[in-house]
Amino acid sequence: MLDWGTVVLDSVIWTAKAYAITVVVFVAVLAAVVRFTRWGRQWWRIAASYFDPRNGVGGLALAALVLLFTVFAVRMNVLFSYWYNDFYTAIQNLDEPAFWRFMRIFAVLATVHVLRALITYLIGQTLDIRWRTHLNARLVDTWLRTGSFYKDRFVESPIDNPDQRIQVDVTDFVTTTRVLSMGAVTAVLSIVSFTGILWDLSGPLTVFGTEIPRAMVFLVFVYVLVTTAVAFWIGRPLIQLSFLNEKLGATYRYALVRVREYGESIAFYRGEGVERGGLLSKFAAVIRNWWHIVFRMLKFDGFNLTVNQTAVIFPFLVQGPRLFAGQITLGDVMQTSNAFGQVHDSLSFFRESYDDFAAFRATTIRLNGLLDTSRQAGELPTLVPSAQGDRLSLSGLSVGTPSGKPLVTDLSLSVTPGQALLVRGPSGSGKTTLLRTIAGLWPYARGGIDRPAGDGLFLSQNPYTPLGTLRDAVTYPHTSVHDDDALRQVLEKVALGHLVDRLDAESDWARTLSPGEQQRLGFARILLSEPAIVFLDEATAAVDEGLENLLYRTLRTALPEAVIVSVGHRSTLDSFHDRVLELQGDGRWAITELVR
Ligand SMILES: Nc1ncnc2c1ncn2[C@@H]1O[C@H](COP(=O)(O)OP(=O)(O)OP(=O)(O)O)[C@@H](O)[C@H]1O
Repeated sequence: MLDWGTVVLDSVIWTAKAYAITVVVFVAVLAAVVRFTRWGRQWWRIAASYFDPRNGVGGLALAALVLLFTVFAVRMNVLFSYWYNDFYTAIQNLDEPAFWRFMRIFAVLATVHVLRALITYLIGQTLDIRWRTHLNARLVDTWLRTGSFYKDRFVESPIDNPDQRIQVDVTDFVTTTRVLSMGAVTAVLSIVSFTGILWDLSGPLTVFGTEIPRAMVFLVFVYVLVTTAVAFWIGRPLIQLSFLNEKLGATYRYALVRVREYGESIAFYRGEGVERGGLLSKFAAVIRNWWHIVFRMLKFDGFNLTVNQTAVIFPFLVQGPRLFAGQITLGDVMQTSNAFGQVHDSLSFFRESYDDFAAFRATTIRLNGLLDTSRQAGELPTLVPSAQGDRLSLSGLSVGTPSGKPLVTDLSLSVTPGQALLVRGPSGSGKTTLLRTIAGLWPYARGGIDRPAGDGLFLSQNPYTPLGTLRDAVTYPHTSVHDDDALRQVLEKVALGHLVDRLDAESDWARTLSPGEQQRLGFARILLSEPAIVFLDEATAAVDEGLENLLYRTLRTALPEAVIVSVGHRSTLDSFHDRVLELQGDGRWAITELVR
């Protein structure tokens, strides 16, 4: 029985004690899971950084608060359960003053309950949002800093869809960690608290001539443990199915994105038919897997629903005879039903969370994959060019493909400020790869590279145009503010005068501008950022020879001291360069002086 006169103080003491024990047990279980299970280790690898006190105690403090409110919620449930007993007993006794007293008590309980629920929600969301922000920043940073965003193609098993892992999985990881862990805490605390209540309420039961003391308690445990074991067995394949579901869905989405990105090329090829076939077959794979999930869920949910329905009448069946024999009150029966429900639901938590847990494991595996790839990409040997002097010097440089085919062997040369080198050779001979190596992006190279100190700028045939305004596109990758006059002047110089009034227009410029205009935009970028070395990889292939002439001349006039390395096939380029490096295949090369 509960003394409603001292309930506040009793509840504070109860919550404090339960909280202390919960914290100790929670930390111990967490440590054991992390130490002894594979998924625990994978989880910790992702989760640990947010709770590291060196990154601030905010994470730990929020988690401690969430845990406190979880414990308090169980206390509230216990109070409601006693209220049920006393309230129904008052009704059975036709005790009107007691009836009204318990109505008043209920009003207080309900108010506290509502406030507790709202505060719990707020704290839970605050934890989620802060953790998510931290994790997102960490993954984006790792992905970019290790160079994984472009080097992942070189690692042993490249991952699919890193974008989805960062955007969707981070949110799922954070929310599911909180919901599942606090669900487990609630379940265990409720099992302990309500088993005590059931123990006091239950009597012996005779089954097949044997008397079972405290039957209610044993029956609920046997019932739920057996059903949980069966549910785990039925639900097991869901882990793999849910992993596949995410993977296939992301692959389908990526295929759709590609059609959008390359829409014009596909339309020129009249490739709709092929694309449609490809898209539908990817979607069919999603649906096939989804049917597997549906049939598995039918078994899983069918079993869970049956188990839950049976549990509704279970306590009445057992306690009914004792009520009619006058051994217990109506309040006792109602509290039994309530406590049985609590123990049953809590024990069932582990069974019913199985599919959430399955999805959670898949999320954890995917995020670990992202970290693994980033680590492997970061560990790839990269020839880091030293950027000290004023010239580009290559000494004994050898470059190959990932499969070991030589592209350039033992190349030594020097390009001094104001000089320009033209790289030529058949398609696939390694021209772009040589530029990649000099930029420090290619892992399969050895030798020495010295490049001029200061910025370098690389322009490919399709210069990258970021999302945003034209101003962002011209100044990329520098966000420093240039005044409008300077921007207008460089646009005029590269024959983009018709765009000067649209500097602040937001557009997908990569689609709006023609390839030739995008190449000129690239030159505008060079003029603004004034790099010490410029790499031009067929950077004028989409403009006519007259414009090419204009762009190279403007570049030379504006940056007379810059080192220029170009790749290109046109003979008209010769007049802007001092030497030609000819890549002849199988690593062979030759250097010829040009007469300007
Ligand atoms: N990420 C990669 N993985 C494996 N092989 C690659 C990769 N990138 C380039 N290669 C190979 O390296 C070789 C050189 O490629 P590269 O792009 O440097 O040639 P290129 O001379 O610039 O050709 P093009 O004139 O056609 O642009 C090619 O055989 C290409 O298939």
